Amino acid sequence: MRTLLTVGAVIQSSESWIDGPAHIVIEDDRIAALAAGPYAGPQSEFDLVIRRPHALALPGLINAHGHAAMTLLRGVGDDVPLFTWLHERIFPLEAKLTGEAVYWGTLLACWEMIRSGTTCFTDMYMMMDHAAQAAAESGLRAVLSWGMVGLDEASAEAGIRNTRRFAAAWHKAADGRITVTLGPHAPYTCPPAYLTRVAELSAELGLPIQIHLAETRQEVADSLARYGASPIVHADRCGLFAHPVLAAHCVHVDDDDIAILQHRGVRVAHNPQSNLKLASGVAPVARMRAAGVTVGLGTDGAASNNNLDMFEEMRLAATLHKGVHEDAAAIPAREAFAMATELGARAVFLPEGHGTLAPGQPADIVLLDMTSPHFIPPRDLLSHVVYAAGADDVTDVFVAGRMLMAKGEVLTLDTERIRYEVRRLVSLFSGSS
Ligand SMILES: CSC[C@H]1O[C@@H](n2cnc3c(O)ncnc32)[C@H](O)[C@@H]1O
Ligand SMILES: [Zn+2]
Repeated sequence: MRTLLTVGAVIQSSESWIDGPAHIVIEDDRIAALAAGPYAGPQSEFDLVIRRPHALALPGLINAHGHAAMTLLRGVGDDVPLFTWLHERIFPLEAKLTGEAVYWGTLLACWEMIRSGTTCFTDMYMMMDHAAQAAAESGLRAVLSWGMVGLDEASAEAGIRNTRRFAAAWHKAADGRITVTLGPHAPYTCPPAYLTRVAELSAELGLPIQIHLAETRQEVADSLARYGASPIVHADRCGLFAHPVLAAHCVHVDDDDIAILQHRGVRVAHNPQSNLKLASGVAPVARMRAAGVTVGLGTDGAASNNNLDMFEEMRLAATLHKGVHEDAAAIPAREAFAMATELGARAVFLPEGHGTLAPGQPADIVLLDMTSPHFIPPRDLLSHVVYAAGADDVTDVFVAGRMLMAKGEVLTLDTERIRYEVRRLVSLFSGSS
């Protein structure tokens, strides 16, 4: 299928853009051509011609860390720290979740992410066949892990068994939009020998790993007391970093930890809003980036944010570290934009070039309406995207060349059915709606 998309401007990557009218030729799932000015040839050769003269095209945003079906738990456990939140508020409700709930909760997350310009997300949760089915139906790109907890024999074996089966069923499914990674939850729920088994499984299946690491001071203190090592050093000693790893958070890491992350090629997902809301702290992203660590951006789940808005994460990434370091040059707009696009793509193990708009790259494209007052004057469009724009500016979304949203209407989901089913399910397992 050949689509011609004409727009008012394009941000191709954090380093290249077209400040005026341009055209994008999409052939099936890829960008075939992208250039300034109108398309010179006959428009009759296209199956679909989409004209958005006041739109800014940019690469789809990549949510590098989350738990999609936690949309069902939005508002649960506000204003308490991580361990209280997890053990007293979240885990008891998660024990009541069903596959059906994970399906509809994930669809709700997909709706929210499409609406706000996310084209690829990661997920680490339970009953993941239902999450994968929802992701496939939504049309989004997804990097999915079956969450693994190894605190007892039954749970540990189930995590290995479920991961094997899930990888066989879903890796490269949905025309390759879905990929699978291993999902050991965290060092405090996965004993050392289990983390080593996960590392061995990663080697056997040829699949990367995503894990929560060094999120709180308490986690680090406990790791030092129990293993005589920081969570980063401990994960390395267990063999995890001999394989591709995406580490979520890395809030409390020292320079030795950062050197290990860089040397081992560990990717990091920075979740500024979740880290602030759970009072975990602020990750030393400027130091990690200066050391050459690949850092993407994530929202974490909707119960520790409480939305899935990557524009907010970009704005936080570009301002929070300036304030913490009292350095206006810390995490400049281009860096924050790269973290939400091309660096995010690298962080979640997508092929080189994903997260940019260029011929040959996947047609994962988001359009923003530039008629809003906060786009005026059109001085520096990337600056406006990071410091002024928001999810409400998103009008159209393409993933792999397919329109998922057109002029604000989501095309792949029955949003009213999602609204109804989520209300029904939430009333069942939490007695509220
Ligand atoms: C084993 S499935 C994933 C598991 O992770 C929990 N979770 C959600 N957010 C966080 C976070 O920020 N740190 C640690 N664990 C988190 C989620 O509730 C699931 O139980
Ligand atoms: Zn998380």
